[in-house]
Amino acid sequence: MGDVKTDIEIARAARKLPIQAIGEKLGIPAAQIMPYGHDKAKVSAEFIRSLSGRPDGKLILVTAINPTPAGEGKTTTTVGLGDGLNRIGRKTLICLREPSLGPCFGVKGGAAGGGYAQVVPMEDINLHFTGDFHAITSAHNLLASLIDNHLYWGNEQGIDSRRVSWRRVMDMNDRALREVVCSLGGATNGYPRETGFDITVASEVMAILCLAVDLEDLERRLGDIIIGYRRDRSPVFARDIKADGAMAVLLKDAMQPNLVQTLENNPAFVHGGPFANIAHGCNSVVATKTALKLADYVVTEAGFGADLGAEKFFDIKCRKAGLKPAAAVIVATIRALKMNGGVSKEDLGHENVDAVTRGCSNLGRHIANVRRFGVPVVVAINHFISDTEAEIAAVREYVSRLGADAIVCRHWAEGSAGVEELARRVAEVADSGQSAFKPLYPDNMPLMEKIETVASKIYHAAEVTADKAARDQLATWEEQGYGNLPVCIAKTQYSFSTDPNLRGAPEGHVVHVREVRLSAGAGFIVAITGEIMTMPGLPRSPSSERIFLNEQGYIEGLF
Ligand SMILES: Nc1ncnc2c1ncn2[C@@H]1O[C@H](COP(=O)(O)OP(=O)(O)O)[C@@H](O)[C@H]1O
Ligand SMILES: O=COP(=O)(O)O
Ligand SMILES: [Mg+2]
Repeated sequence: MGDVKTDIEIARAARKLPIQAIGEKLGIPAAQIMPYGHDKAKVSAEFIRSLSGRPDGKLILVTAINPTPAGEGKTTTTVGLGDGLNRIGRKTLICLREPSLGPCFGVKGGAAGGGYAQVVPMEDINLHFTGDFHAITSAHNLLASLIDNHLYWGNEQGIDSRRVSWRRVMDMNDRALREVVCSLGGATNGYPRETGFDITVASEVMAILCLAVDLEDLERRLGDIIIGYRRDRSPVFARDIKADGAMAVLLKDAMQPNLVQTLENNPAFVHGGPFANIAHGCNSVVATKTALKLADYVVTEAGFGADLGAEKFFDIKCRKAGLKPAAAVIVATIRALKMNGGVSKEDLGHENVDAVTRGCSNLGRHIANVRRFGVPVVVAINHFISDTEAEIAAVREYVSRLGADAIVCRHWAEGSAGVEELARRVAEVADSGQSAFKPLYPDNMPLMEKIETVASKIYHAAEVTADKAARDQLATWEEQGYGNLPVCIAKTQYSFSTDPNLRGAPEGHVVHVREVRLSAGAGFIVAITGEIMTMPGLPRSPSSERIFLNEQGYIEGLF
């Protein structure tokens, strides 16, 4: 492996074009982008508004099977497929999410792709980028500080200090902050109460930024945030304590999509970054809808496996934004298929055709699930050096029996030259008009039935259980007019069930909803299941231990 360059070495050797030249490829005048240095820029809201009358290109989703902890290459394949489509003459723009510092310094690493399928400058993108996540963190925590300040100065709104639902956030993994007591230290510090921190990518402000269509919609949604409840259980909104205006000011620039480029100088929007287990896991509506006006094909990704990111892309993002995907690519890797076939993480490097075949049950269910939304599927076998021909043949044979194509892709090792076949097939499917997209459930279905529909039809659960308090809370929200909202199920990314060790395609399991949260600003109900955390912890040996500045002052260890 010594001669295999690291992601950061490849990214640092990139021959980048000035960001203005990348904008010109999309027809964006230099005066309509705001550069952040030479290789990053934001696109102006004025230019975006000027696009409204144009026709849309075709939207392609990249999703995946249930992953290993390292991830199976959705972001990498989104970049590779975008480069591949541009290589065969299809004007394509990719839309990615911004990486969170949590996984970057924790376990997973960055989210700018990998190998020869990356967006650059990867260090900037994986670290502070254009400051959007810091802006989201500040806006979220401004609201938190205004709540405690409101309590301190007499609590005119009558907030029940035991029922403040709004927590604080930080864009880092820190289990020590999950549950805290604030305002200790005496009367001058306010009224002590229990609260805690979530990771910024789980913030409702992040979801709002990703679902708002413009600044006016952003501010309205911010005002709709429920910060807590009064003793009579009536909700208190962010606008009740006059927080929405200042929050919108903090988010004004973050609302504009970020423009960067791939290693092959193709344009990419990178904007917004919710996780797909604890949030809806899709990049922003503004970036996606703008991209559809600027390119013939738009390739975007949704987090984790299709049971999470794709379901939420379809049932939340596409439903709310009126998007109609033309095709979906399901990324499968031999290593993740083996893991779903029962092989432990330590043994994934050895050939095991039987385990691959067993693990194909996971892929088969994801294919059936995506088709349930009326979207045609192409399988991308994201090739790893350790894969064997026998293992690949087993996957292709399994998928062909389902009437789909499984195409071996080598974009990580070869860039666009390694993904032409996938690009041709995906373009053909997207152009075919086969897609007949429809969400999984109607708006007017009762909330608990929406949760049961996702759990039964996507996860193949036999039953959904929920405490009486959660059921009563859902009923109350329906009485208050929130019954038409979609649901966002927070679940482990490793299994169709809520047990991360139950791999493959489990049937008949029970999904227990332990808590429900109303994201009134984002416009969805979060149903938290199993032991999923909204503030992840760090592993015994975090990636941060291997990230440092070398003697030349360059960053080492980011991947
Ligand atoms: N074909 C491949 N061979 C080797 N490493 C890969 C390959 N595809 C992706 N990776 C690496 O795996 C990790 C996860 O890839 P990523 O695209 O971020 O996955 P996802 O978006 O599904 O989480 C990254 O470090 C990436 O560089
Ligand atoms: O929300 C998770 O995203 P990835 O699957 O890209 O890590
Ligand atoms: Mg990713």
